[in-house]
Amino acid sequence: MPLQILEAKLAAQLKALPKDSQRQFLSLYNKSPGKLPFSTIFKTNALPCGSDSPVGAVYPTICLINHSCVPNSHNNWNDNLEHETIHAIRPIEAGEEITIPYDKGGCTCLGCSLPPPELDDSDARRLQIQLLDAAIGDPYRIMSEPREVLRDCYSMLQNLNEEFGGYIGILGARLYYDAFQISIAHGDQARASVFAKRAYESRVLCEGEDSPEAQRVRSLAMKPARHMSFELASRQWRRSKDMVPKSLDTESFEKWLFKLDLPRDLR
Ligand SMILES: C[S@@+](CC[C@H](N)C(=O)[O-])C[C@H]1O[C@@H](n2cnc3c(N)ncnc32)[C@H](O)[C@@H]1O
Repeated sequence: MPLQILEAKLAAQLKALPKDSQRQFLSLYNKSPGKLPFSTIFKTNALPCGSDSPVGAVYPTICLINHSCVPNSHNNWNDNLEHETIHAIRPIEAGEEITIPYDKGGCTCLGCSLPPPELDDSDARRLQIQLLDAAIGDPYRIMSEPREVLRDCYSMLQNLNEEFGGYIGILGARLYYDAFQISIAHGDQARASVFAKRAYESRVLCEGEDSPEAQRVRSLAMKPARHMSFELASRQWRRSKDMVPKSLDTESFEKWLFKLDLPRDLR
């Protein structure tokens, strides 16, 4: 929308608000002050109401939160509550700044202010994460080489853990959901159920128990075969939900889960 039109719309909406709400809006940071103050305040602060939504909203407190490439919190539009939520995704010290991710980097945040060798390592990991993400989302590979895609999921998880100090956040939730989809498309309800449970736990951390997506993934963890792509690609990994091995140590369980170098009877 052209800024002039946005300016006029915002002016009309602001006029209808109580005086203290108008003052709150006008006190928000404006990174491009000039002749169109309402629209530039809006552009500096608005968060989308949902990931693909063309609608944005501003908030008196959430809009005070700065960006970080290594954030300690997560923001999410909750469609049921019809509100933006903020959840801590790692322990936050008293007095420590709350941060969420919304910029592209090249700023003054913790991640961008690392010394050069560490910054190079971080950049390389982020590139690797991007490449793996694209490779994991390739539907042709999911059909024809699912084992390799599951291996990519494992590599992505290692990169996320390293980059975010073990707090894999929403990227972790998405990754576990990808692994769920690969498993269920080939009929493996056991792995699918474990992956969906992990996706649920990561979602709850980022978005809260009342997140609609967290609840959706929770029900898939209980009944994975209800997913629309159950056995859509093949039945070659066919396994019922109760066939999760019970006596493996952590390392062997991860190897089983991601199908890494396993003896044939455990695959
Ligand atoms: C929603 S406001 C954040 C709150 C604002 N910093 C304030 O003082 O109220 C977004 C703007 O804050 C600034 N900002 C946010 N995170 C930043 C960071 N990590 N380093 C530098 N500026 C940042 C940028 O100008 C950005 O467009």
